[in-house]
Amino acid sequence: MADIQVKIINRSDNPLPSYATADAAGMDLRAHLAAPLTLQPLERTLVPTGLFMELPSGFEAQVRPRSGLAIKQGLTLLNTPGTIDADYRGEIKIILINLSNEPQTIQHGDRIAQMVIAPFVQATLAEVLELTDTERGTGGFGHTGKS
Ligand SMILES: O=c1ccn([C@H]2C[C@H](O)[C@@H](COP(=O)(O)OP(=O)(O)OP(=O)(O)O)O2)c(=O)[nH]1
Ligand SMILES: [Mg+2]
Repeated sequence: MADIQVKIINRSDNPLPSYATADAAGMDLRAHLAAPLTLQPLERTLVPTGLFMELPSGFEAQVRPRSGLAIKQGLTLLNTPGTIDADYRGEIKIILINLSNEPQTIQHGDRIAQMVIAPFVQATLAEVLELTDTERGTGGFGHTGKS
């Protein structure tokens, strides 16, 4: 795909997001903070990243938690995967929540989430009175059992 156009606030202090390893699926996003931010247990907040993007039509960005933060600090994204629309021109922000039972602090520049770029289709819907039969039918929510 073509390069994605991005704008970054305070570029000298805020590196371009990047993939941490050769085949990483997501590029890490950093907190863009004037001061450290402490989240109390179960507190949620909107964390700025300083990043603005212009995704090509037909692509979305998904913002997802980082597993290290989740297991070590109980920090995750409340709306994971967050959806960044191709027509969004605002700042990408991360809805962080502290699911641990202690206060958790993040600093400016901490990598707080990762962003996966993915293609999608916009479907059209055709309304009908009956759907076709299948072996599963209306069974769901564990109806095939555990093992
Ligand atoms: O974690 C997120 C989720 C969304 N957004 C931005 C980009 C996205 O394109 C826009 C709207 O997101 P979404 O559609 O999930 O929110 P909504 O509650 O449906 O708001 P809207 O009515 O603006 O679509 O907000 C973020 O910056 N971070
Ligand atoms: Mg929406």
